[in-house]
Amino acid sequence: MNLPSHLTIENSHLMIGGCDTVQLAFTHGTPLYVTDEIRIRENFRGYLTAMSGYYPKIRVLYAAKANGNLSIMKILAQEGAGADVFSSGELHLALLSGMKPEHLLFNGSSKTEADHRLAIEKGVRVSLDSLDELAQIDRIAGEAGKIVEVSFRVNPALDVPTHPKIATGLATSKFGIPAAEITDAYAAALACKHVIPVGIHCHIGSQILEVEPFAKEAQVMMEVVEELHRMGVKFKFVDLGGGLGVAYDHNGPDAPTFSAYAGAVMPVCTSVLGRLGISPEIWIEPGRSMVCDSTLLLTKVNSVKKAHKSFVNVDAGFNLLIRPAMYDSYHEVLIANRADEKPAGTYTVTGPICETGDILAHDRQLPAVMAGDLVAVLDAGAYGYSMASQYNGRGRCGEVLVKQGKAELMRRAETLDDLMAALITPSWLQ
Ligand SMILES: Cc1ncc(COP(=O)(O)O)c(C=O)c1O
Ligand SMILES: N[C@@H](CCCC[NH3+])C(=O)O
Repeated sequence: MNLPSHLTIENSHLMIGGCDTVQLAFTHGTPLYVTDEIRIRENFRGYLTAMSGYYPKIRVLYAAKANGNLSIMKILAQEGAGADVFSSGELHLALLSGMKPEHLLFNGSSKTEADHRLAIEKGVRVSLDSLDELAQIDRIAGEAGKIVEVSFRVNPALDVPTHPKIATGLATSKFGIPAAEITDAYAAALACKHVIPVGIHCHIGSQILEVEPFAKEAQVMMEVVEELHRMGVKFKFVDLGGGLGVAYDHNGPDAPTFSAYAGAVMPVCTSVLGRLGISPEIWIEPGRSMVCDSTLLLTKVNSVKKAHKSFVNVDAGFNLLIRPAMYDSYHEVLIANRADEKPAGTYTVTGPICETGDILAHDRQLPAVMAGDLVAVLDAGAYGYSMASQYNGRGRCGEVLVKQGKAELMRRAETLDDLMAALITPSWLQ
């Protein structure tokens, strides 16, 4: 199996960022998410360098939904990233991490008045998804005596090669305003007293492993930009949305490189912007490709059972990593304490949740697995912890950050008290 450079094998143990996973599991307990800081920095710089080769005004806005740990946000803030935030909670995290308000975009198709108020109060631009949102934010900005800079999210009606649940730019998707109606939306915004349209936003979907759909998206956006420019919109940013997919199968083809992405989208943008004589910032909002490969989920084998199949019952399930259950997605698994042993059988790795679908990995070739072994689930950094729940009365696990042989907690595991913390007993039950 091909391993990225931050994952190595020493004395049969899987290492991450120079730290022994077996030692990490012993020190911090399992289940445990472990993230390599250097890898995140490399991914960020990969995008920035590749895109800056074509155009000077590039900004990478990390999609906070992929992994909203404050330490990860801080790493990216240090690198100069902004963020795509999709809730007041994510906005709060991004500001707390040190990201500048002008480097954030508040996205969402169903934002509340409180969301809009917070964005206005903090000086954060907002991507609008309907004319109702426009009317609402104009009113709220007026009440606050402020002017708010906005974009609209355009729906490009593009079918993209990914799981249907995460394709977001289909004509039938709930997101965005159809390209054919976008000029009306901007005309309405130009007529507002407390709103200035300064950008445009689009996002076609996640886990896309080809660059052509992104080039098509850029094409649609540039056609819209040209039309809106002629209507009088003064663009400060063009936001191309999320980034590349990730090659979860380490024996399969690689994902496109950051250079391939930049090579596909940037010439489409620069040729039109150059012709129009305008130079807005170009933004992207990658989530998965920034953090996915930085992180392992370590989980202990509670028992092995030979039944219809050989089941490896581990202590992490879809409460901590829902992607396999939700999207039938594939993650590599390794026996971290015997990482260089040859496969000896076929195993299905199952979690502790009371649901048949709680399977992390189906029918994998692994060394002879025993109770007490440590399983590492690879590429768990994106939409892993951020989609975790307390289902079945299980607190979410801890998260450790590693950097060149150092390891420290960046989130502790939840306790039974945490599970009870928000509960209130109505008076008649006390
Ligand atoms: C609006 C928006 N921007 C950015 C992203 C990040 O996408 P990805 O993780 O595929 O880079 C998403 C998630 O799909 C999104 O909904
Ligand atoms: N949660 C999805 C990605 C959704 C991205 C948000 N629009 C996944 O794990 O693949």
